[in-house]
Amino acid sequence: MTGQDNVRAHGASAGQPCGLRVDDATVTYRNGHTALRSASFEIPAGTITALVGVNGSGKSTLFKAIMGFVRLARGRVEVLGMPAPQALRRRLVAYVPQSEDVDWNFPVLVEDVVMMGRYGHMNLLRRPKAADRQAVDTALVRVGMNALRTRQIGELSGGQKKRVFLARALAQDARVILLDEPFTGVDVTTEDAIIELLGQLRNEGRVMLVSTHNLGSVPEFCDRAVLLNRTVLAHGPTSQVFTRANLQAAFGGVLRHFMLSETDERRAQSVGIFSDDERPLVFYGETATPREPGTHSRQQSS
Ligand SMILES: Nc1ncnc2c1ncn2[C@@H]1O[C@H](COP(=O)(O)OP(=O)(O)OP(=O)(O)O)[C@@H](O)[C@H]1O
Repeated sequence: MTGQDNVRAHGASAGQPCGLRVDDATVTYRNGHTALRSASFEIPAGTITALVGVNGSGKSTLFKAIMGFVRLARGRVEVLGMPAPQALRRRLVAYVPQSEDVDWNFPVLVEDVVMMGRYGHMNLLRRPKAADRQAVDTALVRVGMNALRTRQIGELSGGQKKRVFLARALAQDARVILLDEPFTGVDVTTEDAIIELLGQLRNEGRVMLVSTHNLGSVPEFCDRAVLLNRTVLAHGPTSQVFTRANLQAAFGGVLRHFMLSETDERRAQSVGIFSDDERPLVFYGETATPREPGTHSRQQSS
């Protein structure tokens, strides 16, 4: 292996193995619409990365391409240094879908949904062993859903359903977890619980790619960000990607952007508030400011 190959296999960041590498990914749907064109980025393991962009910018398409649900017309995806299909066969990747993508009328218990995460660890008869039951128990406790384990999945609230799907990913012991808008329709307490859990998973060396419209939460819990608009506009550490110029390029007229005059002389600079639907992002000068711990500032819909 050459020095360059070594960097490719183990990621660009010194000391951190490459978690996910998307190279020149292009997806064209059957109706001829190219939802993603030449998208390229890479993220190291042990990180949480935000995937941010307007409605229709290709976030779900990117997830589906990584999962092999839609075909790449061009390009490739590598997971943990191996081609994505190999990583998928080894059940190293889990997808936590948007609520709308799931048929909630399907009669299945919460604990059965989480057990589905164990299928790849079982033989063809799919008879759970003690280790499988243990993994399900642990996952349900970690997401705070153990008390509701014998409920029908369709009887849960939106936030509870999301936690069940996250538990399924944990039971699977996925090293790479793709979360499609995990905070939509979720109260702030649940959002904080999910963020706390994602932090623990990062410390275990896993890779999380999280699509979200909560711009204000991104600097708070995401190490990195990928800005998408049918291709990758910017990617890298959040502090470098979340600039006014990049956000304006990604969101254009869609983003609500307010400039406030600052009366406090200590902050005699412009204050900008960027909002894409949910929790707003506040800029003092050119710096995005994470929310202070314990404070919540969800924007009311206008
Ligand atoms: N099965 C499909 N066939 C044709 N076009 C599709 C299909 N699925 C998505 N698209 C189109 O591809 C584009 C990207 O859709 P995608 O769902 O990836 O966007 P998104 O960024 O996840 O949006 P949102 O923020 O609304 O969830 C959109 O223009 C959408 O209409």
